[in-house]
Amino acid sequence: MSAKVNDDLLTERRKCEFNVEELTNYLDGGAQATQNRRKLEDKVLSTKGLFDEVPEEYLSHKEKYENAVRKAVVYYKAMKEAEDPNQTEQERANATYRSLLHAAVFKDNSPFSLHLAMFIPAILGQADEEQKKYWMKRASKMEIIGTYAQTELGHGTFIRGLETTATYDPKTEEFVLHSPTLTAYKWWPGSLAHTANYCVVMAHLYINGKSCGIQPFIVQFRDEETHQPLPGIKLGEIGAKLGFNTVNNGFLGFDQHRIPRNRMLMKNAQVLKDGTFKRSPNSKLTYGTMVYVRVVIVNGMANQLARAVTIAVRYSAVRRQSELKPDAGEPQILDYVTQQHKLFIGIASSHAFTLTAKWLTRMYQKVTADLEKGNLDELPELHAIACCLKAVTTTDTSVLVERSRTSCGGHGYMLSSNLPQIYGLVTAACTYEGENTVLMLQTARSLVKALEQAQSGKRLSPTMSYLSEKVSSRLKWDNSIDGIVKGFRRVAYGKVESAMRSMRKYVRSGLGPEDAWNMSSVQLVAASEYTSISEADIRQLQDTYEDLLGKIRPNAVGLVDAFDFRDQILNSTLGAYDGRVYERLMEEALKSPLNAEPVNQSFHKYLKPFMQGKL
Ligand SMILES: CCCCC/C=C\C/C=C\C/C=C\C/C=C\C/C=C\CCCCC(=O)SCCNC(=O)CCNC(=O)[C@H](O)C(C)(C)COP(=O)(O)OP(=O)(O)OC[C@H]1O[C@@H](n2cnc3c(N)ncnc32)[C@H](O)[C@@H]1OP(=O)(O)O
Ligand SMILES: Cc1cc2nc3c(=O)[nH]c(=O)nc-3n(C[C@H](O)[C@H](O)[C@H](O)COP(=O)(O)OP(=O)(O)OC[C@H]3O[C@@H](n4cnc5c(N)ncnc54)[C@H](O)[C@@H]3O)c2cc1C
Repeated sequence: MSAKVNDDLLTERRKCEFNVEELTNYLDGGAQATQNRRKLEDKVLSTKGLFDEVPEEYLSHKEKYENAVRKAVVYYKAMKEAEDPNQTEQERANATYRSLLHAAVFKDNSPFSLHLAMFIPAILGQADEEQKKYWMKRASKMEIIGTYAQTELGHGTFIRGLETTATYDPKTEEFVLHSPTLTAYKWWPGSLAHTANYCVVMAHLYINGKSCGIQPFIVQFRDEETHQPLPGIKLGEIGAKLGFNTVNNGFLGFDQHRIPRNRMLMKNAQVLKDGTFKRSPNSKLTYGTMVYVRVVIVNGMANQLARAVTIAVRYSAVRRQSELKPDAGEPQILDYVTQQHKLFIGIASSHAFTLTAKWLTRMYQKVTADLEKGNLDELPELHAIACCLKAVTTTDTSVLVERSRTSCGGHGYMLSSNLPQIYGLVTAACTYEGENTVLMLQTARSLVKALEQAQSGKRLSPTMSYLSEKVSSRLKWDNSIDGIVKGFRRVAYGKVESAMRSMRKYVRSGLGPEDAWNMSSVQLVAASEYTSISEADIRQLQDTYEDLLGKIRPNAVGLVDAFDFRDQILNSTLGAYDGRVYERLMEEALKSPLNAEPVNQSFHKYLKPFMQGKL
């Protein structure tokens, strides 16, 4: 018999003014997609051995990793077996696009993440046809496990500064990989420490003493039978982190490690047997894997944010606290407008990020198809947009997930709420795949170029067209959606123009262009990430906003129910569908090993002698 649902949640669900299932179907891309997703989740989550007897919070660092590898093997097999052969690739992608299935199994991410998220995409994007055929067969069947090794102890952002060298030896038709310094050690790649046995290494290619830029190499670093590190390879784990503690991030040093010529991934640039270097049509095509992951991250943020606000909104409907009116009893904390302000923006932002992710994915697919035909025209715009959206969605999601956590009071600070772990996952994305400030400056670089083109009368791409709108500074806008968008475009234009004016002022004062850029970089980041509007309209918008909060209030639980996260995926004492928060908090607390005995051994060993003055 299923547990009784909390009365307040029952009331909330009765109050909801729209069809929740309809919204779920819309988010999934149709009723069939919802059915496919639920069927996949049912199948996979019914697999034995996927869940932890002891909550992983109570395991050691080493036990957490070993347990995660155990689950990763079971999970990957279950996902493979659950695949419906009659489904198209697109239907399969839709079924997983919104599913956070892996989150039901890994609170802190999987040791296989990088194999799926970067190693396979790097092969698909950087290998020539023959290489792709061979390596995709092995990688997709998990005969090998890979990662993406680009960042070094001394360099993450500045890829052109990477120190790992790959020197071509025409006599043996091999590359010699070497880490000349400690700072050249690859440092951070997920799965690198003890899980993977191959990686795509980004290294500085030298032929006959001449630099040929950063190129991708597929490198085996552990024996496939014994898993021992190969000769000339130094390996290890980088240590405990804020989150991602089951991703097995590691370090790797090369000592004159030789690999065959065909291990350089040669889709874009090639090295012939005699050492002839055939340059890529665009050196930045080597950075293509990162563009892909930045696009994926936007959708990932939408889903993780939806998970956090589901937990916080359901908890806020169950939690009663304080006194809103004398003698009226303790209200649901969701009735405090401050609580609505904290949480409803998160619901809206998740939907906005989902729609943005869909748009960006379509743009990525179009540009990638163009690249296959040799048309690189829209690559710079894709790069600029992907940088901006990855940075904005990860920053906003981190802020909104943390706000979801703090809106749940002390219980939000419990690991059993899962909000701290979700924060650990999303805040990492502000750093990985391009640190956010650096990416915003990449976007700013494109905006400044676009404004210069607009001022010289050139046509701009659709996403930059607001820079060529000759709008008067006295533009009045009303509070219609169109009016607000017009206002934002006007202010965004002003931010770019102001940053550019600032740079020109510094150059006129005698600074070089690089110093002028650096001095204006705070404005440049602002031009890329946010806009604000004038005082007069704030008051009017504020009234509209507070009115909107009231309209959303009766539908808040319905809106998060529509994300359709099952309890195993939420993995939270505060967010379960039945709202039995207090019972779940106690159930989880009793799982602490410290509760196995009423008096802990430290009393007899330390406390008692201490309190009796004997220590
Ligand atoms: C699969 C399960 C995953 C589960 C995850 C669970 C939870 C997470 C929750 C949500 C996330 C969801 C999914 C996330 C998926 C995976 C996450 C898992 C693991 C984490 C993986 C992280 C891996 C990494 O971090 S890999 C390393 C990433 N490193 C970087 O990004 C480095 C950043 N630096 C750079 O990109 C460059 O150095 C630079 C800053 C761009 C500068 O480069 P530089 O050469 O110096 O260029 P310059 O500034 O001089 O500009 C020159 C010119 O080039 C153009 N340019 C630059 N880059 C590009 C590009 N990429 N494409 C096209 N063009 C580019 C630039 O615009 C300039 O052009 P122009 O001269 O102005 O014309
Ligand atoms: C959880 C996690 C997982 C990761 N997984 C991988 C992986 O699998 N594979 C991999 O290769 N890497 C991985 N990374 C590494 C990640 O890609 C780098 O940390 C990231 O690129 C930032 O580089 P960095 O750490 O060297 O920081 P730095 O580049 O040293 O940045 C430090 C500070 O300097 C500032 N800064 C740097 N350059 C500029 C500039 N030009 N203008 C203005 N400010 C600047 C930055 O804004 C930042 O504030 C991972 C990182 C994390 C946190």
